[in-house]
Amino acid sequence: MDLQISGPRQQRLQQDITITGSKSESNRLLLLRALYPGIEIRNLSNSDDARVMQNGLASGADTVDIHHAGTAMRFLTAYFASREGREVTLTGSQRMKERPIEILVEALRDLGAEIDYLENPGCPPLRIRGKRLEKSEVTLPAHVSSQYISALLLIAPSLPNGLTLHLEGTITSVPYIRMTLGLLDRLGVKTEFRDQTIRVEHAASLPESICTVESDWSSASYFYSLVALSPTGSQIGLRSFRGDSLQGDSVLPEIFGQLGVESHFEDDRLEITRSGDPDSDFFRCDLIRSPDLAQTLAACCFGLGIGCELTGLHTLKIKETDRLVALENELKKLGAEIRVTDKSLHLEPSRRIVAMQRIRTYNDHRMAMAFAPLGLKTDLVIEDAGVVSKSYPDFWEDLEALGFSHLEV
Ligand SMILES: O=C(O)C1=C[C@@H](OP(=O)(O)O)[C@@H](O)[C@H](O)C1
Ligand SMILES: C=C(OP(=O)(O)O)C(=O)O
Repeated sequence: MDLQISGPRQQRLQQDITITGSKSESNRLLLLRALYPGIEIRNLSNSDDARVMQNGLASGADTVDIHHAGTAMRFLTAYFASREGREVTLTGSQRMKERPIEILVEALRDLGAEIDYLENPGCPPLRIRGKRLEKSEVTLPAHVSSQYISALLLIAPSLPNGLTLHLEGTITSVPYIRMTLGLLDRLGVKTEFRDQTIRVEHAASLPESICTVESDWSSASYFYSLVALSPTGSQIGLRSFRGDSLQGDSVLPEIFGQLGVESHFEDDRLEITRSGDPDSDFFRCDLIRSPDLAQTLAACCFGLGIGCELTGLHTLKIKETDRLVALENELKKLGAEIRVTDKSLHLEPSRRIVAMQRIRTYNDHRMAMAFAPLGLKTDLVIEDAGVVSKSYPDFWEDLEALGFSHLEV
């Protein structure tokens, strides 16, 4: 489904939107609930990624297919590897078969797991024979993906001796590790993260609890971009968010404060308002802690006509697509002067936008959602627009509520 989208022009936005639960929190809690059934989850994400995670955990089948879901792939690898007596083939989309998983597989093997590669070494699909993992200490590189670390931390309390992780190198996407530990803490598991070492104690059982998933801050980023690109005074209310978020992308108020958007909390309602222009015509940001915001920010800066230098982007090459190349290709179509390296992106300030371009999305939900706000500036076609369901199935309906039209073409 390709959509021609057109946003309201010269018109203030005024709308309340309820965003689905965070897919990152949801997939962690789903795994923890499989290990400790007394956990009740509220505001679970309605995303494809949470659905495949739920199905994967519930399935007794020989093969589990997690499609495009990186967290499901990594978390279920650790889960199945530690389920004694269970044998399963874990597979995914064509792209998933190119996304590396060797660091996690090696760490699990060091702990005693039995895992084989079925196609290309270092990548899914995997054949996993579940074992009781009695070792409790392992060292792994931490610069490639935090998901390997979260996967190990999530099964850690269920291991007979708990787990100590020694992390090597610069730790990437740290807030996601803190989210994992934060959820474990909330459920009553003892954890400690000091320097490059994380310790999680064994928990034979956990008290019954109700966990409410906060809505997804990465999804909120598209509304920040929309407000930044609309006339002064535009305002969107977003639910259900909290000031003490576990999500690293809750840094949005700080980041978009520099781009003319003010944020204000009223209980669980986050109100964002375009209060003025960006602080400067060149925006700099290191996104090593928030890699999922890169596409939103690059497209938003382009729409604002300001330049930007985004750094800390080395993980973007192994996500749903090579996001650096995808951004370069698609922003260039719109007239941007942009350069990328394998870990950074540089955009020159420019007020020119080439109209009616077809934006490819590369099986990447964030390409579709990051470019959509540019519909406030020009008509454009978003190809394969259904990709948004990976994290935010209601995205196009929510955009319609803001006055956007989208026509299937
Ligand atoms: O743990 C998580 O829920 C995630 C961690 C991040 O991945 P990396 O650690 O691979 O950067 C992030 O990009 C992804 O969307 C979700
Ligand atoms: C990178 C992402 O997801 P995952 O790695 O879980 O597929 C994302 O949602 O931006």
